[in-house]
Amino acid sequence: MTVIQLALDRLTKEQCFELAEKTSPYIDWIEVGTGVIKEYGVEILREMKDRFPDKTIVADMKTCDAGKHEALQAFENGADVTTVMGFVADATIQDMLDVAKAKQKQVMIDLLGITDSSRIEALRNLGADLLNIHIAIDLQKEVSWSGHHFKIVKTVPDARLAVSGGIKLENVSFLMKQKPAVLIVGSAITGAENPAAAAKALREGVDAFEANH
Ligand SMILES: O=C([C@H](O)CO)[C@H](O)[C@H](O)COP(=O)(O)O
Repeated sequence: MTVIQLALDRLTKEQCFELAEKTSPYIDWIEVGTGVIKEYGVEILREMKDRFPDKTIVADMKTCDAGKHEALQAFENGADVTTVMGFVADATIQDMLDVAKAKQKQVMIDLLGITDSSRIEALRNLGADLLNIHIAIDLQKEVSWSGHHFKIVKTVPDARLAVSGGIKLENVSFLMKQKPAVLIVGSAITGAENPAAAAKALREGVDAFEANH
């Protein structure tokens, strides 16, 4: 079953809570975006977990170094999942995976900038199992989803995939065919005139695909 992760980016704290509240019936995981964490500090993770104890809270830390410290910062402040960039030193990723294992939490590896499947295999060998295929927000005007994005993960069929970047109702069906564990959606919900209706439509799209395949 694919979970929908609501990505809260470039928003005030008040907007984050309001959007999470409105869309809560239709989403499974709540991501506190990198910029939001930078603006308000990791304490916002705790506030989000306290307000939504039944949701999986994702801290989009996008860690590049000091893996142990940043994983602890995220997990000890209420996050269930934290993110690390896949191109960083193996030691950083290993430290984060170790902390996550000890605390029974998860690490999502952000594959931004990775084009080589040998790096994906190396990540898998480190023990990474949740890999996020990601189209950067700054590239979304020129790049759209295609089968090309999934080629690098072909050699790790047992990994769980997350997909993110410009996901909207129109490309849900194509992305669902790639069997993602996590569908990460930000602007298509948070920037919609009616965020609850947008989240509901996405949920229905995911559910309908699953019912028919
Ligand atoms: O990770 C993200 C991006 O790097 C900005 O921080 C977003 O959460 C992700 O791209 C999902 O957002 P949308 O592209 O707006 O759906």
